[in-house]
Amino acid sequence: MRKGADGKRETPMNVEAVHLGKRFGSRVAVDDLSFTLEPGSITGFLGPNGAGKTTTLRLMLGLARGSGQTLFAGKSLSAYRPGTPVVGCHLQPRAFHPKRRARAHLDMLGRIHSVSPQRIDEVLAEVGLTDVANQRAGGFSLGMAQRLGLAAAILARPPVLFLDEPMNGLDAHAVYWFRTFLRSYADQGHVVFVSSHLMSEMQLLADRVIIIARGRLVADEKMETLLQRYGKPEVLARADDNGRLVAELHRMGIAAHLRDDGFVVADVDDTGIVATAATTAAVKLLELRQERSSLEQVYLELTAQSQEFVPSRSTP
Ligand SMILES: Nc1ncnc2c1ncn2[C@@H]1O[C@H](COP(=O)(O)OP(=O)(O)OP(=O)(O)O)[C@@H](O)[C@H]1O
Repeated sequence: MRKGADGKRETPMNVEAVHLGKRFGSRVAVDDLSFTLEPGSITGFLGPNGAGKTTTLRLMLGLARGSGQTLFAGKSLSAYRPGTPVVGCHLQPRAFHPKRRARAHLDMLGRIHSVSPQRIDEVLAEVGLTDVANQRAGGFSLGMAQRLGLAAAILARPPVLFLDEPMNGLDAHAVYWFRTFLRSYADQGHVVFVSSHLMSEMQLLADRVIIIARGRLVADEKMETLLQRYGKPEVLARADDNGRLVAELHRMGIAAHLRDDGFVVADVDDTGIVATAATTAAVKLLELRQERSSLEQVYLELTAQSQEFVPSRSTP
């Protein structure tokens, strides 16, 4: 159970997007999208460039007009009293006046929700900006700007957080910090909804995944279920004679190939089959393990037909 901005305990909030739709002229940007976001979990929002992620977030926040509705604990945002902290968002990395100091930026936003000066200090410390709080935000690096955007989003401790590509351009330390921070925010019973193109990061971060392409829902699953359902199991092996191992696997009727990194990849889910092939071929195994396709491979397959922008010819 989480605490609200006033310190009272509140019940967790879920978010339902119901038949969302949006057109720009004849172009359908969001096409009848429905999904639910659960409290206490991080949902990754994925899709190729132009798939409609930002438009969907804007529709859900009431920043764009379209069809359908979004319910926060069963009510539309407009049904809450003005100033109620329902959803915090960070949609653009530099959504501040460049001449305004970081603390002044948060102070201005804090007035909407009657946030105390102590809370502003607390948030600055939480996102690691205390030392630069009196510097003009225009001089901030991308990483600092992303932290300030996050600070603004969590200022009133909203039960729901929407973040549009918050980890773009961040170095490894900052990405790790963001991941840890978002995990702890979700663990407090909050909804965290994050769009990103960073697949390996999403695989580490998200509990659930919503994938859209050309405005339509492609997948809406728990990360684990998605990888189980669409990810192929395969066995990776390295032997003292990879060529002979591949030849033996082929003789056994098993699809196998030698990868650039020196591993034999066999389309089976049992390491024992590859071990048997190695014994028969009289080759020594140096490594043997089972793997499942990564989120990146699953995503590429699921969205292969739906890229908006495809290079007209392959580059060398
Ligand atoms: N203001 C606008 N006017 C016209 N078309 C728009 C507008 N905003 C978005 N679109 C179009 O709507 C579609 C969805 O765009 P959107 O920015 O939501 O995609 P996205 O998934 O966030 O893309 P990216 O990953 O590249 O940020 C695209 O075809 C885009 O060109």
